[in-house]
Amino acid sequence: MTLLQSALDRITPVSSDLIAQTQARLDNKTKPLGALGRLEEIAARYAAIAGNFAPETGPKVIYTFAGDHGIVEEGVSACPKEVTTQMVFNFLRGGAGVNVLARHAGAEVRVVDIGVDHEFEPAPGLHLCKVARGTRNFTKESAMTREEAIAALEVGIALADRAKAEGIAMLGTGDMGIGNTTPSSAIIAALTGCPVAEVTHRGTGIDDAALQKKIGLIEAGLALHRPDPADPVDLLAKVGGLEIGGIAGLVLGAAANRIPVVVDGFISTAGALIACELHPNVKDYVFAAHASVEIGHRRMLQRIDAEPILDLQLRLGEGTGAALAMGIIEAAVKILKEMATFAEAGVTP
Ligand SMILES: Cc1cc2ncn([C@H]3O[C@H](COP(=O)(O)O)[C@@H](O)[C@H]3O)c2cc1C
Ligand SMILES: O=C(O)c1cccnc1
Repeated sequence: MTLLQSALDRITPVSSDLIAQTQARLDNKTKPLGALGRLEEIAARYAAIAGNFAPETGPKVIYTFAGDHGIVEEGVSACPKEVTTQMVFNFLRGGAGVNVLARHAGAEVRVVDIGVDHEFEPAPGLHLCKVARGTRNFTKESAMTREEAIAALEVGIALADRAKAEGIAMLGTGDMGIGNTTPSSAIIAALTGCPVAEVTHRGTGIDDAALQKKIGLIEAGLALHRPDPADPVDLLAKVGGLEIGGIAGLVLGAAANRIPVVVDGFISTAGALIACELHPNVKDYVFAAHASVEIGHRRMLQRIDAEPILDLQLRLGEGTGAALAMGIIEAAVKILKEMATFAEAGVTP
């Protein structure tokens, strides 16, 4: 059996009984019923995933998957392709946005080269898992073969399996890949059948003319390949990205290993979408970190029934929003673990 199939076979729903039992404990804390708002729902689901009323929230690891995109040669990004490689070195030196925010949150950043057009030397914090040196331009040919798409998914699944063996309590996703808002928009447009213009935005900051061109290129790619929305692997292969496949695999693997996974912004949610389309219970394990500025993000979140934790107008990716949301999730779990009950505090309910 393949790694993908065995991970799919291990995924079960998160127990609604356990969620209700945890909520009953929260209802006994010294506060008006429901007064801690969404922190309560976050804590209840987190505890139910962990199968423990006093769950661990650490160690926390953010996997930032990096890959290049053939479609960049069409001018879909405000930045050159080389930035993907340069940013990998920045991550490894600890200087990128995700490094700063992960340090603040007490999370470790691990970078995964799953598809960068550069040969990296081994380095601490870098996983060398290259499937290909970037995708192909999907306006001309399939971005990946089906085999490459499955290999990318299995990179993420294997990392989640290893994280479980290491005792990692909470996972986060991140992305780095110049051009990757384009495949992310293509994925949500193909899945929902909505107009491409409604889910395509400025990414790194393209102007109006480049945005119109980006929309036309996605429409052309979808018309050429006609990806099957009922076959998420086909969709990933035809118009996706290697890092999006890795993220999808990590999210799937997190669900298979019963680890809560904090999904970052637009690109990460495209990966989470692929995972959720592959198995209906994956979404039980997903915490949506934040609402991205990218206009297609809300539609992605609706598709997986996820409400974003934060809205800070972020549009960076890398795992920056995931790092920040991990702090909120940890705070929610501390309420469950540390806040006094009415009985303990001698407060009249
Ligand atoms: C310096 C720099 C650092 C980044 N970190 C994340 N992104 C983000 O921007 C890119 C997606 O936008 P588009 O589709 O328009 O290329 C991805 O690399 C994403 O991770 C960055 C972009 C830049 C320029
Ligand atoms: O929301 C994101 O993850 C995002 C948006 C724009 C560019 N890069 C990332």
